[in-house]
Amino acid sequence: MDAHKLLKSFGYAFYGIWTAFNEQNMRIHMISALIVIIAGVFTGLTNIEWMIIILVITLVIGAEMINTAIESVVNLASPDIHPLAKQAKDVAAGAVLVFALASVIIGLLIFLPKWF
Ligand SMILES: Nc1ncnc2c1ncn2[C@@H]1O[C@H](COP(=O)(O)OP(=O)(O)OP(=O)(O)O)[C@@H](O)[C@H]1O
Repeated sequence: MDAHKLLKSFGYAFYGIWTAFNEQNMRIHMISALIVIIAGVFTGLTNIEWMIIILVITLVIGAEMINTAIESVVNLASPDIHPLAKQAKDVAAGAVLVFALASVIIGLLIFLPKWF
């Protein structure tokens, strides 16, 4: 295995994370995640509950990153208005929404019984 190549690949991946985190939507996900983590610390969660919260947060962030990548490719391939470009962007954004809605439901299922 070429260690130098492997290191470079990690570098590109970390740069990808940095690039995605500069997107406005990603900032909203990060702030939401921070609020949930702080609420979790104060509420007191079990290990399993923390694992679910971490999984859900990373799924939403990962989905948002794939959405950003799709947006970039669509902008490159179709700078002009095209129904397929619209479909690709809307479906990718919809996928993030599906993950985000599921994460809200999971969060409520974990937190509400502890609060009330
Ligand atoms: N090339 C295109 N052809 C047709 N519709 C498009 C195209 N680009 C964008 N759209 C429509 O506009 C919506 C918003 O697009 P996009 O996410 O690129 O804009 P934005 O939110 O202003 O971008 P950004 O997230 O980079 O600020 C898309 O979901 C899609 O419905």
